[in-house]
Amino acid sequence: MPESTTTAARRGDPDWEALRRAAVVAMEKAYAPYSRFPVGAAALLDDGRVVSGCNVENASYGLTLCAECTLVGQIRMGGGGLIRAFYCVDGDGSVLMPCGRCRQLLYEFRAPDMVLMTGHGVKTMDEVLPDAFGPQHLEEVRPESPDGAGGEA
Ligand SMILES: O=c1ccn([C@H]2C[C@H](O)[C@@H](CO)O2)c(=O)[nH]1
Ligand SMILES: [Zn+2]
Repeated sequence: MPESTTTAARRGDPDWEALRRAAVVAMEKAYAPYSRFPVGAAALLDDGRVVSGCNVENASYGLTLCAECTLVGQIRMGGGGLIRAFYCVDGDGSVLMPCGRCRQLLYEFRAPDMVLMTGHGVKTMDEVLPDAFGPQHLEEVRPESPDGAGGEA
């Protein structure tokens, strides 16, 4: 058993059904008139809170925000935090994999034992985004850690 799974088990398995329901509620708020492909995402944070997001499209199609983008905004607006568990659904309520860009967005805010529900069961962040680029690859030391709310004037 990989170390990340061991840690997750010690902290108690996430309530996947509650996360799925939160993702469905978020999906129902999607603004997807162009693709007609609503998406909802929900995340359990390390402090036990659940945050969610939906996709928000734009007449300039390429400006579309994926559900994960608005979810990350919610994490920050709620005071920060790290993701322990993640669940994303499409309009049918079926589990959906985050796109590549969103895997990178989520990686920034991962708890060390973060897991994601996928069509092939529960996976670790490293399994869905191996050899990820992250703050560790930047030369400069980052001014704040991603689990805080920031607070600079
Ligand atoms: O990870 C993903 C992948 C796609 N979408 C949205 C973007 C677009 O609005 C619609 C179709 O691509 O699905 C997300 O919200 N998250
Ligand atoms: Zn995406």
